[in-house]
Amino acid sequence: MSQSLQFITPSRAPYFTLPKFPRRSCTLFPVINLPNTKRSITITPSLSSFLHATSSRSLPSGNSQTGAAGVVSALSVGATGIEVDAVTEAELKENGFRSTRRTKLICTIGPATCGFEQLEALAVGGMNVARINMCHGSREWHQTVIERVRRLNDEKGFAVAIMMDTEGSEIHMGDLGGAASAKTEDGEIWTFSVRAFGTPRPERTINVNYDGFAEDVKVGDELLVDGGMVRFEVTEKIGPDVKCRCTDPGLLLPQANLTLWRNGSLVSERNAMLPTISSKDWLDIDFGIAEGVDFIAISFVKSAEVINHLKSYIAARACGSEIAVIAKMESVDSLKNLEEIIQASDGAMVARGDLGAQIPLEQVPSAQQNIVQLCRQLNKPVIVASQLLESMIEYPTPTRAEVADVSEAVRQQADALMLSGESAMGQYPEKALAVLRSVTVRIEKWWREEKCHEAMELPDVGTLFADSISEEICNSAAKIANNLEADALFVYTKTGHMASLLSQCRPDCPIFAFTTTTSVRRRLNLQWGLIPFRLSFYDDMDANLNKTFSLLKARGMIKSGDLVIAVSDMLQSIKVMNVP
Ligand SMILES: Nc1ncnc2c1ncn2[C@@H]1O[C@H](COP(=O)(O)OP(=O)(O)OP(=O)(O)O)[C@@H](O)[C@H]1O
Ligand SMILES: CC(=O)C(=O)O
Ligand SMILES: [K+]
Ligand SMILES: [Mg+2]
Repeated sequence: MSQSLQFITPSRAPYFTLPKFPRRSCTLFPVINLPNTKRSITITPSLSSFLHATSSRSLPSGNSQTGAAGVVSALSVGATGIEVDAVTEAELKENGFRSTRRTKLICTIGPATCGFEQLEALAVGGMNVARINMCHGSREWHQTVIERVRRLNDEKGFAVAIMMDTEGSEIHMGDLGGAASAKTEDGEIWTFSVRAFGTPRPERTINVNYDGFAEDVKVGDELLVDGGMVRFEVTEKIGPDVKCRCTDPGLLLPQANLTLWRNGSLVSERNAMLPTISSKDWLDIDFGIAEGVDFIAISFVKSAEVINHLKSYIAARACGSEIAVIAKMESVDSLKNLEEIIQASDGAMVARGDLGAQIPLEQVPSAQQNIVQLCRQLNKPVIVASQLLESMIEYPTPTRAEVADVSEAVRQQADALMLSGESAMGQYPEKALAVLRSVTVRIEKWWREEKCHEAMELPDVGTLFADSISEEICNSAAKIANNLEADALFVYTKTGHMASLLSQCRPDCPIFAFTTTTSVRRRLNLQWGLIPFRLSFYDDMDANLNKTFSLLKARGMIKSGDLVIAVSDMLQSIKVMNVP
């Protein structure tokens, strides 16, 4: 009960293109329910000619690969044979394939969520990636968090990945002498200075981390704290002290970013002089490499050069373990060099907090849409971050506008959404995650229903022959899955590349990604629609499928008759089959 397409490419095979499938239609691939409830596929002329065109390149053994059955990868995957986290398993059993969440969720870990039980609650609540922000807390503090997440993964079977976010070398305030925040009132005069104030900190004083601050500012400049959450006007300079009058009152938080505006535009000359990765950042990066984090997010990226530099640094230092580099788009320069930066990176983040301080706020939504679209085109995972549920730092329910903002990011099919203050220091971190999860699942379902009669938009295939084969296979597999209303796509992938190509197609069904290493499994946790499993492989596709089916059936995660489309990066083939 299976059909397979194989792409055998002898060294000098002529390039072939797959026929473009016509728009989705119920009659193209009729699905007939047989008495035994299994489904069979009637091959239409277009599919059969497609099969014919490709089967002429098949091995004589036809559609069953006579590979080295029995050759198992050296990795052992524990007594159960397959690793998947308890939450995904429960979700699959309870709601079936269709309602699994496709958009991934990232939580910034801070004082509100750093305990083991709190981290576990977030993992149970759907956290795919834990972010630690090196702007705040000591390395020891972060190390403890990493250790706890690891323990959670080991003991409870989660695959929560860790993202380390660098501080970057923009100017920011110092801490507030131990206070969690400081309130400013309209018209108050505050002093910003490079002086390190002792404790207790004199009233209305703020330390600034940048030595040239007093030289750079001019009377009349506007000083924005945290992207405009609080605003001041510079009124007087006295030596190293800069006196400012509060024009938009609010709450100052430790280490908050500072930006200067003059005559309506950002003063950015100074930023251009600063390195993207500061000396402190390099030490943090060494720490991240030593700790084996999965992602390093680089703040205030200006060009592709710094990403390339960091990637070769990691390659030389990380001894084979791969760390993905995420470029944070949060400056004017990052928008100018968008395409080259994304191309050089392993993913991008729309860091709307600082971005909104560097470009007019009303330009943030279109920048977000551009970045998300470009990342999708270039097949790089993209994260939408900051203020998604900002009011939930203080209140147990989000505003309608926040729910609409989350919905928009889900509708744009960003790979992941990120909580910042909501989970780091808010009063309702678990509730914020629950809101993110329920809104996400609801909007995804609605959007699938809305789009179900539209033609599937598939990614362009690259110009490199070697790459284009996998891309064509994944495009076809995704299209077949949508047309046949398959229950799931299965992908067997050692590096994760083929899984990301399927994710890029944003198919209607979830993608079960089987991989041999825990690190790839964790990294895939950032990508849209992927449910990553760890499994040891045979070289033989049928053996892998049979093994997977029996393991997943035994755990109640799939059942006989489910329609599965399977691809693999070891064999260039697509298999269409019902679970026996
Ligand atoms: N490790 C930590 N220790 C203490 N407070 C933290 C920590 N991580 C985050 N926070 C608090 O949560 C807030 C929001 O976190 P977030 O990571 O968004 O930081 P941010 O200061 O806005 O910087 P960024 O632009 O890098 O996001 C911070 O301003 C800080 O008050
Ligand atoms: C996430 C982040 O760095 C920002 O929004 O500025
Ligand atoms: K940061
Ligand atoms: Mg930022």
